[in-house]
Amino acid sequence: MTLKLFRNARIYTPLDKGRPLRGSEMNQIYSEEKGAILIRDGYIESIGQELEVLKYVTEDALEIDLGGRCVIPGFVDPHTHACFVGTREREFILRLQGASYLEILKMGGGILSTVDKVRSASYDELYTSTEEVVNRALKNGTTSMEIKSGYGLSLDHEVKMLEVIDALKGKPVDIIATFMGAHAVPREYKENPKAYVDLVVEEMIPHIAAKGLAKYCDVFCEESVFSVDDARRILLAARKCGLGLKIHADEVYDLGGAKLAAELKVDSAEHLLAASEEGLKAMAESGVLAVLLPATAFSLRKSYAPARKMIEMGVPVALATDCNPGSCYCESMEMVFRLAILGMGLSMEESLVASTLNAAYAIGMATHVGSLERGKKADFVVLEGETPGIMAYHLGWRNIKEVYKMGQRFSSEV
Ligand SMILES: N=CN[C@@H](CCC(=O)O)C(=O)O
Ligand SMILES: [Zn+2]
Repeated sequence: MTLKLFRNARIYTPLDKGRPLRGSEMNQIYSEEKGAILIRDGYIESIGQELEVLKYVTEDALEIDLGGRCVIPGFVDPHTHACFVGTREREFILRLQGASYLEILKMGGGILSTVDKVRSASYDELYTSTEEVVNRALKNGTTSMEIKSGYGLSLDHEVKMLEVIDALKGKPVDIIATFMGAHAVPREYKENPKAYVDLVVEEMIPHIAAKGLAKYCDVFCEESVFSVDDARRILLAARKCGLGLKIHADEVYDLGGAKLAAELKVDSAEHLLAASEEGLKAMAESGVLAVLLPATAFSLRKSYAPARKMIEMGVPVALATDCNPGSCYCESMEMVFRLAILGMGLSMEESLVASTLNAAYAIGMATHVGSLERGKKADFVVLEGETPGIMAYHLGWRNIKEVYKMGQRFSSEV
């Protein structure tokens, strides 16, 4: 049994209401100028004003003085494609020269070039490469994350990806796996994409759900990738097999992905850069969470998703990196937090809620993580500053001083 007392901390955390925060609730966070956190066996036993917390210390505890630094919940990154090998730096240069993301995919590059690399990688190679990405995320303050498959695009290679993701769970980052066989149509089905949808629906989803290899199913609903009808079919099949639902919706074109998300009451809809007002209204009405990916918009040099409008409409908003080797090579939730403020116009409080508690709701983890409250995991980040605002204010700098997972320190100044 270990008892740890962190003293002299400036605490900033959302408070959990048992559901994602929305509207003006996203602006309300708890803060304590001279706070403390008492941790027993990795879980928070007491948190709040130091003098109050000290009353609960009735036995020997290891004391750590945080020197007045700011403490926030560990970041939760609810949308990543972190299981991959190789980068696509050349493709990035092509995009700078004017080629579009979807054109590159249509020509057999983009996602499909990572598919080639993942298919020819052994399990061990894929494991090592994914572990490196996860460790970089941890160094950058992410203590829980989601990882999608979707670079295998055949039953065997999708299973290989999901087994790698499974093997990395809890080492020490908490990981949620999402099956994304419908990430792109593989080359061998180029002439018959419907047959690939059949394969996803009839073979892949039942197999992966039966093996317990994924909690969610996701689909890239986009012009020249998967249509709204394909996406509906895939997601309904996944729901039938007990999987939660996610959708890459209206990233480049407004196909009606947001509307489909509302119709199916999915667990979250992602991207939404081009979503229509009508689609967003439908999402607000059905309470669908939006997972916004500002580092992707930044990296693709596109306009950000209309986050302010969404919050005003009552759509609960979460943030994620979208970490992948194509549209957004970024493991840093600090960067995402910063872009949400400086690019999308969120307040410091909204950005914190979106990157911790609402992000935890997006992947069904909020009972354990996402806020610093009694009974939750002691996953937190110590910042080199007095408020979370330091991460948007001090540019080009990692303001993350220390990262704690279940009360244990995993990374110091690097
Ligand atoms: N848009 C589709 N999928 C990823 C990109 C994956 C890739 O380019 O490798 C995304 O969410 O941005
Ligand atoms: Zn994505």
